[in-house]
Amino acid sequence: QNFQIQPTPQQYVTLQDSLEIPLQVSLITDKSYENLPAVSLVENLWKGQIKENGFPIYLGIQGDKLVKKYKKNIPNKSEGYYLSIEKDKIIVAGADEQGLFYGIQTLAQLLTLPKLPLVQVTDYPDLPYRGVVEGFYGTPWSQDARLRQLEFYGKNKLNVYLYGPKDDPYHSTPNWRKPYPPQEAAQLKALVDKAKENEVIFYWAIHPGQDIRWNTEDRDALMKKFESMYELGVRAFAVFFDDISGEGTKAEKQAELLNYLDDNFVKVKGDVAPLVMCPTEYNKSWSDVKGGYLTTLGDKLNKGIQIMWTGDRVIACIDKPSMEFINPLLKRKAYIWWNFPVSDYVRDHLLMGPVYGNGLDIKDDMAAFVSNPMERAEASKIALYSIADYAWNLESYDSDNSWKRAIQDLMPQHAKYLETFAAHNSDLGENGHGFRRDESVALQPALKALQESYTKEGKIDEKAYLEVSDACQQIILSADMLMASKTNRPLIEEIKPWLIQFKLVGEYGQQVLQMIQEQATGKTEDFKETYAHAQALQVQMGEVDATYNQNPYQPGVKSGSKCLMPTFNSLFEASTIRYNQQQGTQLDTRAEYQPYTLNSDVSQLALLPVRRKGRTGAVSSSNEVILWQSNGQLTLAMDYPRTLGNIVLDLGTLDIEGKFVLEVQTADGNWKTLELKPANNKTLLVAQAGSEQVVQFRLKNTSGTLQKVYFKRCSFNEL
Ligand SMILES: CC(=O)N[C@H]1c2[nH]c(C(=O)Nc3ccccc3)c[n+]2[C@H](CO)[C@@H](O)[C@@H]1O
Repeated sequence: QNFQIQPTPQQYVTLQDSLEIPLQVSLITDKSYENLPAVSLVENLWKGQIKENGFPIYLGIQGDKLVKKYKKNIPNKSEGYYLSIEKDKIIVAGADEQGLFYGIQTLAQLLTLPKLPLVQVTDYPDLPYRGVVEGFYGTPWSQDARLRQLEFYGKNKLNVYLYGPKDDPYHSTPNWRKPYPPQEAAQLKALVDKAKENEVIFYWAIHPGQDIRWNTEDRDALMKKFESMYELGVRAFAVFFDDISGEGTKAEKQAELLNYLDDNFVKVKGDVAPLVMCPTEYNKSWSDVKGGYLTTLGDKLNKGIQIMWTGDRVIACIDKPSMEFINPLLKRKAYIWWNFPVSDYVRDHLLMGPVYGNGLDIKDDMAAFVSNPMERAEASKIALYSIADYAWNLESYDSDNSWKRAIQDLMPQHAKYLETFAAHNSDLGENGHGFRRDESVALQPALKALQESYTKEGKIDEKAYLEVSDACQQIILSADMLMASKTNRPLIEEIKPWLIQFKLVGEYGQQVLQMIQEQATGKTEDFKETYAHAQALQVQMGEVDATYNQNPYQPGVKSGSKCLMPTFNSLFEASTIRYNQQQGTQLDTRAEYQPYTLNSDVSQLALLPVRRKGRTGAVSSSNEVILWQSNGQLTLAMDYPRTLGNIVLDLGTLDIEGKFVLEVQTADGNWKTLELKPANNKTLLVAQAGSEQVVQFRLKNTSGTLQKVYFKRCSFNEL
């Protein structure tokens, strides 16, 4: 059988036989289980078909008379279960109620088969806590997205959801002391209820450290906030001290507060899970062991309190050495906060690739493994599916197999298209954390062979050419089919900008392949049109990048950025260079679409690069004093008329009156002078470009003499 239970069970015996799926079942269980999530789940599986004389399903928990004869089969492990599907009955016996629930989740998966296989599953999780910390910067997940997430966690045997979105003002500074307004409170209560239905522990996290005062007033304010969350049904709490500065970073004070909460709230309530805290030094690269922060927490924090850890760096895979470093300091197993697939520091990329790189030999070293996901909830499910697989059964984890199953689970009817998309949208691009992922893995050899054979020798590696050509066709097909998909619309709506870009990448690849073919075979007339078509696609990709996902950090939409686009751009440039050499032409060989062109007769400015980020353009600053001759000018030309907002200059002085003039040329060809106004008390000057479309703007030295200025900033934005 190639069917695989998710997550991969510890023990799974198939008896090479099956039975027709029973149309009606009778549940034989202890009466007191009526409201258990497990029983509700079974009732949902056979909606309205639960009858006295139905096919018998025995449901029990270790210790029940009902399952006494299976005592030896039930794993003596928290959340463990024994599932036996036999010709005349089904037994689901849990080590506890969570295990019973998971046994039925496994049964639910087997019910998707045409026939029920006769199996015996003995299963339990390696890690006691497995799940998600919604702990990213950016737009918090929506209520609907969270409800779908909680159901997904139930299906995939994840049992933790920590609510801690950085940009929820009631989670963090300034309003952590305030109760949620009624609407938000009601939504949180609905999440707590949904979590219960799916045997997920709903942790509400607070992030008070940036402005907490170490006094009884703030301590009581925090207790009061916890109390208000308790009244909403929350039975698990966390305190995050990450990314803060100042007073709040003191380990002794943090420990004192957490122990107070533990002694006076958790232990007093009696039905609240052990506290979880995220330390300020939450990764090795930031820790100062000699400074004693971590050992203070390890020594002073009550033993039951869990301490989070992101690994050797903020963004890092977790391995044995990482755990051997931190656990002795904390005097407990670290509670892993894995910063993947979070993308709040690479917001123009989607991280849809396989989950790999974490140790398979560390199940006894971690208290928990929770993932910090992307702002795009549905898209995160590819990674979360595999994280569930990994955290349940580390030693059996197979990254690629799990990734493929995740995709199949997310879009069964379009799995091959989603796999094509995910394969080429997995790397982060260059980023401050230096964390990278593989991308376009299967196509890399062909891309490399094609690029090397052509750029070095002007020859075409036919086999590689055909493989890349087929891949481009598959990219275009996949993008179209996914955009038109009738299933999983929430996912499609999340990734649509990247699907639009992905299709353009495929079309651009096709044109570039045609360019190298035409150049290599001397089809000069065709080349010019193909070149123009490739450029047109570069413009479109640039427009998509400047239109969608315009956030203040990493605006835009990158697709195929690690392998596809660098190869296609390299081939574009190489074929254009070869064509120019052949034909004596001077076609622009730049592949990266750049709508802004700098010209200047001031020698120190003439070669400054111009970059575009989203809808903002900027000339790179210069660190030297600029000798700006009289009448010297710097011009920024647009590829076509564009409406500009502000033009911002910093020449190191506000004293430009009678020395420099800023002018814009509008689409009708007329020039007009703009008024430059100081923007702060330093040297920033701002001018409004006006509502008319601009063809170019220029900054000119009209003083009649040489001016010595700095060139710290020249930026502008498109409206
Ligand atoms: C524990 C943790 O990772 N905290 C935050 C966090 N902090 C950082 C930092 O890099 N923080 C930082 C860097 C430099 C200086 C201060 C703080 C990254 N992340 C995550 C990924 O961006 C982010 O999602 C998360 O909320």
